[in-house]
Amino acid sequence: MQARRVHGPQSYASSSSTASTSPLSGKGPESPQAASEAGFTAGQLPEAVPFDEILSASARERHCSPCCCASKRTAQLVVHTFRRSRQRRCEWRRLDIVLAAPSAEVAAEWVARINGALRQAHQRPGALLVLVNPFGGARRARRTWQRTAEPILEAAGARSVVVETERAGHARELVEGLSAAELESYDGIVAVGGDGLFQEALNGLLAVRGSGGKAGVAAERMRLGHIPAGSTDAVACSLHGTRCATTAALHIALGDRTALDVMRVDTEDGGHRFAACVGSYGYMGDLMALSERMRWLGPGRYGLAGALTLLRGRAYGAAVSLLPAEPARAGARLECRSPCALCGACGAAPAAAAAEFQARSHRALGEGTWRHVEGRFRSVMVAVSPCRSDMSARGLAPWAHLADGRLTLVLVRECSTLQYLRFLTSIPRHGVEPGRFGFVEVAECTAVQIWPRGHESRWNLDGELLSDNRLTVRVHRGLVSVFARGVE
Ligand SMILES: Nc1ncnc2c1ncn2[C@@H]1O[C@H](COP(=O)(O)OP(=O)(O)OP(=O)(O)O)[C@@H](O)[C@H]1O
Repeated sequence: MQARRVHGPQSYASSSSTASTSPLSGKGPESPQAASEAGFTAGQLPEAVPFDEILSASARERHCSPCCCASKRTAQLVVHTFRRSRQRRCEWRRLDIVLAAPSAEVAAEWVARINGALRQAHQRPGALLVLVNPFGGARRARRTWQRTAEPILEAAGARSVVVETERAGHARELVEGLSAAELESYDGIVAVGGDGLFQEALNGLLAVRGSGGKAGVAAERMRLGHIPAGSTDAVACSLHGTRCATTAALHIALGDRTALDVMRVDTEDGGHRFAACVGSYGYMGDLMALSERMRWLGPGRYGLAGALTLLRGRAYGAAVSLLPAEPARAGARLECRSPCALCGACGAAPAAAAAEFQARSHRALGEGTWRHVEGRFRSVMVAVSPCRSDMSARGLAPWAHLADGRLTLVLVRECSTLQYLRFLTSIPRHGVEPGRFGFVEVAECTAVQIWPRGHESRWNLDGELLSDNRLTVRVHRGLVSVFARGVE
């Protein structure tokens, strides 16, 4: 099929063509209904749907409405696609466009043509390993999967092997234990849960890649997806600009691919972990340690733990060494938006990134002039992505990108509780902006070492607490591929 677009009912409304040219008529009784279900009035139906935004097509037969001829059946072609929210383009809703066909044969022919052409789209996933954490967030991951994500992936013809995690660490074990043959049979791994679950899948995948061999090679082409069903879901928000499970599932179903920076965190005890969002010490570490003891409260525990931690007003001594990033190019202070020139330059090249990853993980930290800072801090944060959430649309680090090879280091020096509260309350609207507060320093770097001095807090890495506080963090540009295209 040559056509790259499938026209909506309006385009055909006045058409009386035959099956070989324009076989479908939008005059069917279902068209206005489909329009209103999707939130359009009849006159606002999309005039054209880009072919690569179609999930699939199906045919069906319906009885005519009673006012017409009740015994007569009409054939319909249903185009399964999505629409963008008028308020927020990055938020997508499912849309089924129903077109009346002159006969069941014509509808079936169009279904075969459309689905046949879609099968040629190699970026679309054929099979996925789906990890569901039934205990993450408000315990809605199973429902989110069954009601929202699974029907979308089914509509796109993706086969899913679903595993519910049974304990902390289970997702990582499952991914790490995949054989080369199993890895080859999947096109991606999807975490349905929070950032912690995504981090487990990420660490499992990178452990396989790091081990080399056939499995390591098979793991390199694997994409990761995050369907948000946790407490914060900063990964999904940073990738898509919204914490909407439908949107995340649609990006997976369409086979979107973009590269994602990952930070590697080495601890003094010899262990290491990878993370895709943020590591924080001080306020956020204390908050997480306290909220873990309140898990029975559900996501509401974060608010209570945050207030208590704020009132305690603790600051911690630390020595920080950082390797500054190359100065930003003129005009580079742009928020990461799809298509992003900075992230696009990374080229979503997993093979190249993997080679660099192998080399750098066994090498001393990069060359350059290190800068040293020592003092007492309310908070130290290292972000590798914008870290968006539904509380902070621009993200904690609004100028951070998905794949620009930079870390954003935030040092919040000891200050009064009121000053810290002002800093915290500015984040939802502005994120952490350089120069906004005199007691906050923001620096872009490629590596950072942090050594506590005196009384210690805990490191909170993408929502998980670390057992060792002496860290070295470095960024690996575009290390993994994810089912995303960035924020539209
Ligand atoms: N069946 C399970 N029982 C208990 N814990 C689990 C189970 N499955 C996974 N986990 C652990 O729960 C942790 C938190 O889960 P998850 O990240 O899905 O939700 P969350 O912490 O509520 O959300 P967020 O990370 O977005 O704040 C994961 O790191 C994982 O180790």
